[in-house]
Amino acid sequence: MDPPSALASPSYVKLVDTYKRAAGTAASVTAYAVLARGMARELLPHDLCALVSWGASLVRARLETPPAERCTVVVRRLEDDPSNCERYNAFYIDVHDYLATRIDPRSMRRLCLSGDGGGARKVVSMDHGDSMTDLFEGVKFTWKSVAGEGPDGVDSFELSFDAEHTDMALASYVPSITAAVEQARSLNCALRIFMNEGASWRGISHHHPATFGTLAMDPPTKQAVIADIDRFLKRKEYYRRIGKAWKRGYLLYGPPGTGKSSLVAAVANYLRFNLYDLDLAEVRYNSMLQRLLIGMPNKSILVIEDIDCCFTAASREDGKTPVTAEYDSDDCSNTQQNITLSGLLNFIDGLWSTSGEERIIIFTTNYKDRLDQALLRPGRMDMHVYMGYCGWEAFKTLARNYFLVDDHPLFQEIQGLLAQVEVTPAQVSEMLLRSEDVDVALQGLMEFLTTKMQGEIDAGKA
Ligand SMILES: Nc1ncnc2c1ncn2[C@@H]1O[C@H](COP(=O)(O)OP(=O)(O)OP(=O)(O)O)[C@@H](O)[C@H]1O
Repeated sequence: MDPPSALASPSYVKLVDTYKRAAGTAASVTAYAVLARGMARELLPHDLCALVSWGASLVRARLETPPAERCTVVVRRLEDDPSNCERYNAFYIDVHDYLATRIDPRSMRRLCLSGDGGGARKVVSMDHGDSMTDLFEGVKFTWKSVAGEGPDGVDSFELSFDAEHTDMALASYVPSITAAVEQARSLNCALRIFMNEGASWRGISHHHPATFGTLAMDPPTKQAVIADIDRFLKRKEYYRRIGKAWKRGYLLYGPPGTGKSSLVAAVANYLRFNLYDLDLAEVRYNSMLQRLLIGMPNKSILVIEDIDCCFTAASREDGKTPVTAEYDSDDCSNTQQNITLSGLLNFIDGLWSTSGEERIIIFTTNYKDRLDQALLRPGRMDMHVYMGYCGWEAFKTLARNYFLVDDHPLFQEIQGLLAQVEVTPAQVSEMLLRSEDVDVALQGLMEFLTTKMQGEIDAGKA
């Protein structure tokens, strides 16, 4: 509500401002009247009249709009021991960690500083009695840190907001806190790779440096994989609605050394999910397989490499019959097993699907044409990703990774050779690793490609 225009002259501006503030916040008409009397001395009579009626309308508006009702949610600390399920409130810790990421230290009178034991990471938080405001989807949420009273008092955080936002607070804001904290925690903790040992998993740290940035592959395929993963992550509600388990399967296929294992590592690093590398040669019975799969947590990746080598000829043919037989081929080592592909697939699609969520399954193979039809059936593996020979774009990624160069006088010649010769990214990487000098390394690669091309021409002639 603007003041009358006559009061906009510079000599009145300050008065009007004071008046506006007082009238806008006055709790009673009396306060307004006292103020008006004081101001009467300063104004011309007709301006005073205008000011008084404007002020009255401000007070009226104020009195007619009651302050929004507030709602308060209390998050108590309870016990520190997570094993005490009934008394441990994990959400209190979530709130503590979340607020540490939202706090503006300059706006606080007092701050608490704590370390994680290792000394490297310090957490800043509110002291008891202090409060801070967090903005979520345009709504203000106020947090207050409250000390427990007495020797057995329980510390708490109090969350207050306009009552009209209660649904949003409980259905969106509170879950967003847990999600944000979980994501931050997963970024801070080292990834692990688990391998099967009998019917249980043994884990070690996983520090594979591959990322989508370092992966040399056809750019549209890379983008398609990233987009697919991003879409999958966002679709929890969608999967629930259509009644499908929240899992996604990828089949990576292509010649050896084209980066299938590197892509698996890049996916794990991108998602910050632990890897469960299942060696089926170590799994004797379906029951053992089931125990292993059930032992996998949410937000994890199941990997089965060289899936074409994992099943006996007989079990691959009918997809069902459990057999104990030796299977030998040029590319796979002998395996002796009693589990079937259908046992694996049925379990992944059946019980396993309902016992967890947000899981990725990746099968790799060098020979897609040798795979059982049961595995290739539409809907079985959601995305088939071809990892091919090193093309020009993939080479540029490798050159950037190894030498931080985007251009070089030998690039044009190398581009021409790559169009004619089939080399894997692993072979190119190997050549680039041979020297720290970019000129020497690229010259070596060129000679390697030329020799290979000549060899292929000679072989064609023979
Ligand atoms: N696409 C790629 N991008 C970057 N580096 C790659 C790529 N492909 C291979 N390499 C390099 O070659 C090494 C071996 O590749 P990797 O094990 O990922 O290939 P693979 O396709 O899984 O091979 P295999 O089928 O024999 O298991 C990697 O550690 C990496 O250094």
